[in-house]
Amino acid sequence: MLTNPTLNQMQTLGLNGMATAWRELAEQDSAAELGRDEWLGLMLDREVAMRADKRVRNRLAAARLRFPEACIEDIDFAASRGLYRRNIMALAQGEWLKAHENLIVTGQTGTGKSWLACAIGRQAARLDHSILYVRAPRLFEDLALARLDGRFPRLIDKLIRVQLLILDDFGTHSLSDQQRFHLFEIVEERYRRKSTVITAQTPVARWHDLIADPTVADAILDRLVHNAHRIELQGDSMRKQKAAPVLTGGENGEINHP
Ligand SMILES: Nc1ncnc2c1ncn2[C@@H]1O[C@H](COP(=O)(O)OP(=O)(O)OP(=O)(O)O)[C@@H](O)[C@H]1O
Repeated sequence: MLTNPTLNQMQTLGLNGMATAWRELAEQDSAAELGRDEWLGLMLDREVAMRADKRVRNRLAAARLRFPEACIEDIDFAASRGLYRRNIMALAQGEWLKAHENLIVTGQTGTGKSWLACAIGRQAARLDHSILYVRAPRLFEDLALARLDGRFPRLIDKLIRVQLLILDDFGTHSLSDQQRFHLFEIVEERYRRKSTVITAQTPVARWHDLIADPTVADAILDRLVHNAHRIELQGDSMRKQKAAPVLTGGENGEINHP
């Protein structure tokens, strides 16, 4: 039988899951019938589960999602205007993340692009991927500032290294020379190594014009769009129907696989 000093040692070693499981087992009469291997197995199971939970919590805290409460279980497919459960569940499996593919979510204002991107980000965290959510206009400002105050290498490194980058509200304005350069830098470094989710009101067909310089636009879009799954949300703004929040949309009811 494990003694209190043993319990203390488990806690000292950070084996809190094992310690919790041991305490619970010790209080159950039926646990006395279990063998040593079973006790140890149950304690290890709890340790593994607690560590996995903690890792997801840490990943979500680092992600800084705009809608931290968003999750794929809350997508209302019944009232959908074309977003299919099958397609979202396929994304939820995470194969696209392992294949370092991208996801582009477009649609008019308020159709739920950011919310959906956050729900997908949360799912990626559950699958043990690191996530970072950034709004594109803010990111470009940060990068410009970081160039001046010496933070640039660290910031760009963070953007390149994270396993899933969510670039929200892309395409609100045409890109300047510097913004084009920064975007290319990020996209080039992440290409085939990491996944990116991009949300935009502007349809993909107009991104070339937004990036402005045709050669750089070709280079960026080649890396960003051609290996991207796509969702086009349709319908009225969710902000208008706050009383009945429902996720809407879908391009011809399907996600276009690359
Ligand atoms: N499935 C959902 N469940 C609950 N609330 C939602 C859902 N989708 C969107 N919303 C709510 O609708 C509002 C608009 O959503 P969101 O910001 O994601 O839209 P958007 O398409 O990104 O808009 P914009 O292009 O203007 O940034 C938010 O307040 C969000 O909380």
